[in-house]
Amino acid sequence: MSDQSSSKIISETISNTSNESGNNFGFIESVTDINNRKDNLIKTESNIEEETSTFKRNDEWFWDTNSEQIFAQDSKTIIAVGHASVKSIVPLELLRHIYLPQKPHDRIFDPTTRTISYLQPRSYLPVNSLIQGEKKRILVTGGAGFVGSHLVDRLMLIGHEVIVLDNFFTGRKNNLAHWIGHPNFELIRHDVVDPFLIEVDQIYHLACPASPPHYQYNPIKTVKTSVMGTINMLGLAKRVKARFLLTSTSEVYGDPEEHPQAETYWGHVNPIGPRACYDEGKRVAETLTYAYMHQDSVDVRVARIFNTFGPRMNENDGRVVSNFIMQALKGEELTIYGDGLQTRSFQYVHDLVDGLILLMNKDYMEPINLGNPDEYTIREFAELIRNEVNSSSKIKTLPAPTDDPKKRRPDILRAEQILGWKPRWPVKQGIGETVKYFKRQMEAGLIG
Ligand SMILES: O=c1ccn([C@@H]2O[C@H](COP(=O)(O)OP(=O)(O)O[C@H]3OC[C@@H](O)[C@H](O)[C@H]3O)[C@@H](O)[C@H]2O)c(=O)[nH]1
Repeated sequence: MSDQSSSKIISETISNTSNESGNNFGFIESVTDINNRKDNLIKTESNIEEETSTFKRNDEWFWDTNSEQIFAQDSKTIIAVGHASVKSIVPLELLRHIYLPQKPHDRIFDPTTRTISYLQPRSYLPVNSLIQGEKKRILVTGGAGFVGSHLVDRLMLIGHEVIVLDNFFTGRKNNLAHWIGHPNFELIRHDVVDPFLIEVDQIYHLACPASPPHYQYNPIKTVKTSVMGTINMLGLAKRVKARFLLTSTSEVYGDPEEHPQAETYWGHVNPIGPRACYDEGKRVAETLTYAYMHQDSVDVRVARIFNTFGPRMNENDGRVVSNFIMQALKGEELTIYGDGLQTRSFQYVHDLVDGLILLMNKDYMEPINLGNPDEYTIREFAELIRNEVNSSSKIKTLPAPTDDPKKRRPDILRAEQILGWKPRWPVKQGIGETVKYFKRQMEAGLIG
């Protein structure tokens, strides 16, 4: 996303208050500005029911009541994420300040010695002050991972108390460094395969490696994580009467014979193939979730997540988005597996987080697909990435992985009808933001 006038004020405030040594003195002033802006956005949204016109407009932004979207003046640039019904609206600049800083807030990288000096955090982003009853204790398993850390950011900003469990196999402490020490936040190194007891109101159960090379690296461990991890978390939910949300996957549909895939489709999975540890693991996780619901009245939610991308993806993750972006940035060949005619539909991470929070707070127990139906062949997708990175990288063809699904696109009617959710981020805009993220990570010496 290009720098827009609407967000410039905030960006400038932020960059002006960071001094040369990279520490964050004066940061409080800038975030107060951001918070005021957030209040304005939320206030405007609650007033909007009384408005007869479709758009609420001021000098910097306007609110489109039809799409429930807040845009910049150009009517296209997204400047806020979230939904009023669950109080999750946050100005995009606030989130970008965390994952896309001009300079990292908490460290100085010295390119000569290639050392990093970590700074003592002095202040945190402002979180809402929720009244008793509104403020929940929320457990996020896998909260240090790519999706988990974005979810944690949003839950923290909403004002909840958040406890993260992560074994750091694919998760990273750095993804959450900006919350460590905050009174509402706790980070615990723990593997969900082992039982864990805590008093909480809600559990978002994300813990599991999600990229094919990672989950196939140790397939027995992947099955253990899905099965024993889910039993442990459902057992906890039962014991403390917490609401439990399972992050399942589009991989439960396998190599689908139905297209697009609706939640009613039972799937087409090879139970003994290399992907089975993840696909069947998640299918059993769903089975367990509904067994605990029927047998023990656990209050459950199931999200089936389709291909998702965004900042904080692991650069070596092995999935197509991070592979292509990193290859294009380094001028290396883009690796297409197979003929490249297989399709995927890619959603930007902020949309997914919106969907997860809406689902957790809705009274609906059947599985719900969360994905962007915008479908690309992998070859088309390689082209899109090359254009976005402005790269002249060539394409290299490698053998197709066993059981690689030939097509995938979510049917999201249920999410639209039940949650009032649909993706807001065009794929190109999300890719632009992700490319920026990887570039900044490279410049900061954090990835090579
Ligand atoms: O470098 C690459 C990487 C991947 N690919 C292809 O791109 C497509 C997408 O591959 P990815 O590894 O990104 O993701 P997959 O769709 O195979 O699996 C994903 O599905 C949904 C999620 O639950 C998980 O994140 C993940 O398992 C596949 O067809 C793959 O073969 C390439 O052509 N080149």
